[in-house]
Amino acid sequence: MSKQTHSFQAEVAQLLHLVTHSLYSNPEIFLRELISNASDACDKLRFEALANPSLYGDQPELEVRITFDKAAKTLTVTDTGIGMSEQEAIDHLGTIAKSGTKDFFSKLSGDQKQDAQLIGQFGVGFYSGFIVADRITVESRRAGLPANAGVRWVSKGAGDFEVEQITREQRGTSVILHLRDDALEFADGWKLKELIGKYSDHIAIPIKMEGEKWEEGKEEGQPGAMVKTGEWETINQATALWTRAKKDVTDEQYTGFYEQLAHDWQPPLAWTHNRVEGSTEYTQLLYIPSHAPFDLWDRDRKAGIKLYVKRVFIMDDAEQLVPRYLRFIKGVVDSADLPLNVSRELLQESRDVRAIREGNTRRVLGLLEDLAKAETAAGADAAEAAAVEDKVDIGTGDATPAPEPTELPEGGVTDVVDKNEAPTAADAAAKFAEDAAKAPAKYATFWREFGAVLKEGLGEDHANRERIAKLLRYASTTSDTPTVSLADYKARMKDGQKAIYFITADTLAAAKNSPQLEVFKKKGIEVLLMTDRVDEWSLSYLRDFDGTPLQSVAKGAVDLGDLQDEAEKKAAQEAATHVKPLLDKLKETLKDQVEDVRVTTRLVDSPACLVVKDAGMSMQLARMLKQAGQPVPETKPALEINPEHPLVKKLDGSAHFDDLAHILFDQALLAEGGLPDDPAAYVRRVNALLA
Ligand SMILES: Nc1ncnc2c1ncn2[C@@H]1O[C@H](COP(=O)(O)OP(=O)(O)OP(=O)(O)O)[C@@H](O)[C@H]1O
Repeated sequence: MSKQTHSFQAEVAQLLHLVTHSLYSNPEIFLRELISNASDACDKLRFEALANPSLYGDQPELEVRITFDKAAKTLTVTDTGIGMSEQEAIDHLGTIAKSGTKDFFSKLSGDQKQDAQLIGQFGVGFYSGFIVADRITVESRRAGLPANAGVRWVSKGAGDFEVEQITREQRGTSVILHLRDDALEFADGWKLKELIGKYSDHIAIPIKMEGEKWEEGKEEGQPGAMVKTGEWETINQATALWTRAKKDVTDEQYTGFYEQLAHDWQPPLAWTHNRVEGSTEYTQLLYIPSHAPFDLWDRDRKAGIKLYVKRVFIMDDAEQLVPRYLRFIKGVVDSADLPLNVSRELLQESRDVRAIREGNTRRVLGLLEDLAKAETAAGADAAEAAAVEDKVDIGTGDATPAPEPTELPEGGVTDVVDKNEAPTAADAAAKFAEDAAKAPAKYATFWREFGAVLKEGLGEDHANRERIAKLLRYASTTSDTPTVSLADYKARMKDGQKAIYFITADTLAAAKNSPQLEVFKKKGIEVLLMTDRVDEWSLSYLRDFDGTPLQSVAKGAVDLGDLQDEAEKKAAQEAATHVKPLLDKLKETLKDQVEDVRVTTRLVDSPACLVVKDAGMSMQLARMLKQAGQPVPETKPALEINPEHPLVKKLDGSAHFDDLAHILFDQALLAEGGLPDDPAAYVRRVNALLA
C-alpha cells in the first residue's frame, strides 16, 4: 500500500509544539519514556499471551535493545512487545486517549515556562522523542499478524505524519530517532548506559546494548576507536524493583521508578514498600506524589495503582486497590494469590482484593501519620522521637485482623516482609527521625495538594474515620494557614469550653470576617475556618473528635455554656423581653425571608446575622448545591439581631422601618457570602436612606 499522510489531533500538534519549544531543560527524559513504552508493550504481550500463547510465535524473549549509529545520527529503541497494527499506529501515535485531555489543553496559557511545568504533569510519553530528534520513524508489527502486515510511521513532529505498510520479520516495535545536531551526545554508549542506570534500572525486562571495545588504529598514527563486539549485554538489573530487598534499592532508584510509573517529573513526597504475608500475600510499593495531578477532581479519574500477579502485569489503574479518597496514590501491588486471568469484574468481588485495599489504606494512613509527626517534631532529636513513637499505635485499630505470620523465605526481600503490617517502634522511630530531619514541610505539602481529597474519607471510610480525623488540618482564628489539627485545637480549648467550633465559608476572608465569629473573638475562643467545598459534607460524618463535639458557629443557638458568665446571660434574657415588640414587627415584615427573628449574644460589632437550624444545611452549602444544579430543600434561616447595635436601636419607631428591616436582612446575607434575591431593590433602599 502506498504512503498515506495523516494530520495529528489538534492536542497532539499543540503538545509537539510545546515539546520542541519548551522542554529543553531536561532532554534526557526521552529515553526513560521510550524504554517505559517498550516495557509496557512487553507487559501487554505477556498478558495477552496468557490467553493466547501462540502470540509469542518462535520468539519467546521479551527484551528491549538500544542501538545507535553515530555516522547516521540515529538512536533506536527496539522491543519485542505487543507491537502495533497500522490502524493502532495511526490511533496511538496520532491522538491522545487520556481522559480530560481537551480540558487540560485549554488550561495552557502560552507562557512557555508555565506550560512546560504543566506539561510535565500531563506526561509527554512517546512525543518526548521530539526533544532530541527532528524526525522519528516507528516500525512495528503487531504480535499475531504476518510479516507483511508491518507498519512504518514517520513524522517530523509538525502537523502531520506518514504511514505505510512494510514487511517486518520481527514482531514488536522499533522507534528510530533521527537526532538533531545538538543532541548527538545521545549517540554514545557510555552516555546511554549512564541514562539507563539512572532512569530505567528497575525495568523488569532486560535492556540490552551491543558490547563495545577499544581497538587501536590498524596502522601507525591512525587513531583508535570503540568498535562493536557483536555481543549483547544486559545493562539494567532486570528484576522488578518492588521484588528487591529494601536495602538494595536506593532513594534515587525508588524515585526513578516513581517518575516512570507516574509519568511525573517531580520526585514523590514519600513511599512505603512492604511485603505482606499471611492469609493474603502481596507486595505493595505505594507513593504519595508531591503535587496534585491536573485531573484530581475528575470524578471518573482512575486510581494510579498497577496490579501485577506474580510479576505478570495485569492492569493499570486498578481502582479497587485503594479507596476513592486515596485516588492520588501511585504504585504497584503484586499479588501472590489472585488468578492471572483476573478481570476488573472479578476484582470487585474478590476477598483478597478487599484485604489488599484495607492493607493499602492502613499503610498510606500510617505513612501520612509519620509525615505529620515528623512535621510537628521537626528538629527534635532521634531519641526524643523514638520515645514519642513508642507510644503511638500505628497500623492498629484495623477493620481486618492482621495476617498470620509465616516462615520467611531465605534472603531476597526479607527486610520488606511485613508480617502484621505494624512496623516495629524502632523502625518507625528511625524513619520518623529521618523524615523529620529531611523534609519538615512534607506534611504541609501533602495537605496543600491532597488534603481536600483526604477529607472525603470521613464520609467514605467508616473504619478509619478516627485515624483520618487526626490527620485533618484547618486554618483557624489563630492561623491563616491550614496547620491546626483537631488535637492542637483541643489542647488550646478554654476552661469550660465544651465544643470544637468551626465555620464554613467560600473564602478565608469571608470566614474570618463573619459576624458569627464576633463573640468568639471577643472571648478569645479559637474557631476553625473551613473553606473547602467538601468541608461541610465531610464534617457531617464527624460529629465529635476524641469525645468533644464539633459545632458550627453558623448553626443553631450559640451556647457558650460556662464561657458565658451569669451577668451576660441575664442581660441577654432581659434584652429579649425588652425588644419583643420589635422582634414581632421584624418577623411580620420579613416573613417571606426568615423563619424566626431573635436576639443573640453572638454579635458584638454587627447588627444582625443569619443562622440555620442545627441539623440544617448551611447557607453556603445550599448555594453551592444550587450552583451545581442539585435540588436543595427550601429552608429559611433565622435572623438574629444584636439589640445593642445603634442600627437596631434606630429601627424602633423609625419612619423607614420597612426599608431598614430589609436592609438588615440583605446585609446579613451579604456578610455571610450570599446575594440578595433582588439586588436592585437593595441598592434602591440604601440609596433612599443615604439621600
Ligand atoms: N513501543 C511501543 N509498542 C507498542 N505500542 C506503543 C509503543 N510506544 C507507544 N505505543 C502506543 O502508543 C500509545 C501512546 O504512547 P504515549 O507514550 O504517548 O502515551 P502512553 O504511554 O499511553 O501515556 P503516558 O506515557 O502519558 O502514560 C501507547 O499507549 C501505546 O498504545
